[in-house]
Amino acid sequence: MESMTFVLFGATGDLAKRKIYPALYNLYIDQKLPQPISIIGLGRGKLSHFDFQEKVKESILEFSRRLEHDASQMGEFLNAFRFSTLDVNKTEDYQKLLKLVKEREEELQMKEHRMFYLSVAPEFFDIIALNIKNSGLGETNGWKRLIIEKPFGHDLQSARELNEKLSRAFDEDEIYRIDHYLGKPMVQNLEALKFANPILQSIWNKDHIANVQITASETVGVEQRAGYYDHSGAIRDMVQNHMLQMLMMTAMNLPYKMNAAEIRNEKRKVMEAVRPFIKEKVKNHIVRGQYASGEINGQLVSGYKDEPGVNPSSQTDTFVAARLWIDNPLWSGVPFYVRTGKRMKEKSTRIVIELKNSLKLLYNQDQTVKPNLLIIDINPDENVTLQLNGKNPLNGKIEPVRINFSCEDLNRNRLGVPEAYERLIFDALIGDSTFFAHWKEVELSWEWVQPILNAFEENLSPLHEYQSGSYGPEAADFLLAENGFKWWLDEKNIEDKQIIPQK
Ligand SMILES: NC(=O)C1=CN([C@@H]2O[C@H](COP(=O)(O)OP(=O)(O)OC[C@H]3O[C@@H](n4cnc5c(N)ncnc54)[C@H](OP(=O)(O)O)[C@@H]3O)[C@@H](O)[C@H]2O)C=CC1
Ligand SMILES: O=C1O[C@H](COP(=O)(O)O)[C@@H](O)[C@H](O)[C@H]1O
Repeated sequence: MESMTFVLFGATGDLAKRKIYPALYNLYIDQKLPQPISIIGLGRGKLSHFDFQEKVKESILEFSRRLEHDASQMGEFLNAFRFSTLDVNKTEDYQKLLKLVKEREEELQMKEHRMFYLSVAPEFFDIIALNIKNSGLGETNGWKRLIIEKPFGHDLQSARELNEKLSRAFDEDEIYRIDHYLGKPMVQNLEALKFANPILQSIWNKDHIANVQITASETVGVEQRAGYYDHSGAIRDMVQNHMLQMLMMTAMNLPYKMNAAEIRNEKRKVMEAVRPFIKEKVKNHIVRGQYASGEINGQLVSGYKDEPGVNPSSQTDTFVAARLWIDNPLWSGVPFYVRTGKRMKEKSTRIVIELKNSLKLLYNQDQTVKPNLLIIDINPDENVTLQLNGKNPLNGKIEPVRINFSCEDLNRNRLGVPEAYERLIFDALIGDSTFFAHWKEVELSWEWVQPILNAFEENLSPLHEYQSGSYGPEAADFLLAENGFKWWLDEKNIEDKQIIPQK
């Protein structure tokens, strides 16, 4: 791997502390960090290089999954770090930064390969990109890359404006837009699951699949992030990015070649085929909700409007369920349901694929035979489970049997499995953009979401209250019931929890 300078804007922030430093350290331990590497952290305060290195060390000791904190290795790792004071608006600070970058490149005899990671508030993304260009930091005799955090825009127009500004300083193939769901092992595994298994590949279409359900439920509430969340809601925070990315990964066709360009091309085609809504029709296909008080894991929790920092008359959505149609030859007529919410019954990210039963009339006259389900648990469990039917020898009845062919070996050895940020940072270091969001995917996602934002803003869609600790408002159940379906694996719908692990 090529040596490089890694410039981190927002080096004193929460994300850097909890995710980025531990990820860099884990990569270092796994010998996946280039050597030498120059890492330069930025923030407005005055920190000596030593003080900064101590902060990095503290965050690793607190958040790294690796147990190896061998003093000599840690020392060598920390030695790569330097700090430079920088206010994003002060052009002279970029000149100081450039000087330090060059000094280190000379000292370490490195080519001018420069990675810029923007772990700062989104309102700074454009000004930083502009200053990277104007200061000369972006003029290199090697490559330059930009890693950018979410959110990418607040709506379609602001996303387009941001992209236009970024593109003045960076080409599309130099921009790595992070969506941490794309770094999750089971999301990355979807591709292999579908395309490396002919048995699944042959059923992955409208002829065999009745519906697809993608859920990301959380038990946490808004936490300390009301300032951001109350202007964002679940639709911007989760649906526009993570949920639609999971939809694209699930529904994309077999790419012509397994490379970043082809995979992203197939994902783009999915989004192009998703049927758009006009805002007046949003209420027929989208359910929005907001959590009221309730109980989670035996603890009483307050409703969203009573959370610190939330406007007491807030109409912000903390839950969204949507029914989408993908109008292409592979999926026409198959509803895709996505659902996400805070303060729900369980923390779980899961894709459930319900199969059609063409022999229903022969075997299912009394409607008791359950459909085959393919259940892909993404987080916190990482499992693949197939629900089939078999005849119970005791009573002769057809009953569901679940076969779990999970990633047990991976789970048993969690220490060895890289986390999302580790995978994504590594991919950016080696220039692999497969699991980053391309601008076209982001733009198409905003295009689909925009009428929903408009409908919410104009109150054209009811805001349903749901009890904390539930599976969301009942209206989300009706969305499926209209098509003769139900959310699988919600507690009220589980009739058979038997899991047979494959040894
Ligand atoms: N935290 C998380 O879990 C997640 C965060 N994100 C995204 O990551 C980004 C960073 O989030 P997070 O770390 O939580 O934010 P924090 O508020 O914790 O940190 C913000 C950082 O920006 C720096 N900063 C603020 N103002 C300026 C300025 N004028 N000039 C230079 N630096 C400045 C701060 O440094 P200082 O005060 O020292 O100047 C600090 O290092 C955001 O885009 C967020 O949406 C995405 C997913 C999860
Ligand atoms: O991006 C975000 O994701 C988290 C959920 O991530 P997960 O990996 O724990 O599933 C969510 O809590 C947060 O609101 C959102 O900004």
